[in-house]
Amino acid sequence: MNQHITAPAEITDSVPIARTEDVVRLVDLKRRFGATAALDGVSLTVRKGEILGIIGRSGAGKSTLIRCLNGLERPDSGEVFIEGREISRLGERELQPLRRRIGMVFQHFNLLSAKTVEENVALPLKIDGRPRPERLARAAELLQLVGLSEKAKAYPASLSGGQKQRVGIARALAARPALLLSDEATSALDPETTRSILALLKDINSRLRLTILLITHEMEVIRSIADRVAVIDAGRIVEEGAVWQVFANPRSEITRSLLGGIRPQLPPEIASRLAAGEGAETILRIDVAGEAARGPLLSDLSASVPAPLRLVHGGIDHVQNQPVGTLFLAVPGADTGRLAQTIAFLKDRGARVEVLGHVAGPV
Ligand SMILES: Nc1ncnc2c1ncn2[C@@H]1O[C@H](COP(=O)(O)OP(=O)(O)OP(=O)(O)O)[C@@H](O)[C@H]1O
Repeated sequence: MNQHITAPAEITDSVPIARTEDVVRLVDLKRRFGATAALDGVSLTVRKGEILGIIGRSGAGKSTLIRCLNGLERPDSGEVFIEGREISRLGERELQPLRRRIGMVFQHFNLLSAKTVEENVALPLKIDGRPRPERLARAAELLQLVGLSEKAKAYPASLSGGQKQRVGIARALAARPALLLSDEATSALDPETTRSILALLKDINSRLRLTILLITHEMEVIRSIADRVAVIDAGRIVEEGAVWQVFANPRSEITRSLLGGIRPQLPPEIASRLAAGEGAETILRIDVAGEAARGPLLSDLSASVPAPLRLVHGGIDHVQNQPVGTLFLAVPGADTGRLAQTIAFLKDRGARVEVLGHVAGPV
């Protein structure tokens, strides 16, 4: 007997399909406050087990996005899926259990000063009505995870900023959330403490395969631990991709400006001497990443273009174990043929090349 097989309904991008590997899925989220579009059509997914960083300047829409995620704000339109469930139109009662699926870590820790460290960590479980022995056992387990077992009976006032944030992270994990939402968690900490908190988040991510959404205005935070980054500006996602690729090739002006401090720049003493037209040397900016940065680029270049090319600044860095670098090269003379040859060679090797200008004498 012939079996009749019905073709599945066509799946298109406009139909939000909640896949189980997506912990969060935002579809065309819009929220206005008067004339301001705080969110202007944001679509985004946070996949299970990844660390996604959302970066934007003040007023870009980050807080509104978080508030839509945990149901504190209703979008004007669009959908918010948490573990496949659309939450943007749910009432308070239905939202409560879903909010517990998101553990929050805050910039200013938000610990209760009258409660001990272990009581703070166990608080989400107390709210959940879990019995005291279970709460204490879970708090002990989490304090060990964040390296603060000996502080269980201490009060927050006796802790350093970094220790307070460790307690904040332990508390956020108490109810075994599907997502850890870190809202500027390191913005109030000094650089060394920031590094140790970021290392802790990365460790928790790999050990527990915990999904993390990092909200920040600092690229250094993204660079340290995120897998993917989404750049938000004026309520829109203007750029999104693997962190090393966005670092290597930022496409939007806002991303370039957010990267400003950590992208290599031409030293001011050379930059101040740059002029248009012709000069003794032409200064090139060369951006290379991935495969292009692995080979013997400079020695191949000098073998191919016979000219005393000089490296004046720059180097190769590593982001997500990928080489990402910027080199500033001086090409001598007004011989445009040699310059064109150099640029063509580098582009052919997958580098991005920009002529920054000329200098009258050697730099
Ligand atoms: N309740 C509100 N009423 C009026 N305007 C608001 C409200 N909430 C946010 N906005 C506006 O929406 C835009 C986005 O604000 P939002 O707080 O989401 O940005 P942000 O990226 O979190 O900024 P910050 O990093 O400074 O907290 C801003 O222009 C802000 O002034």
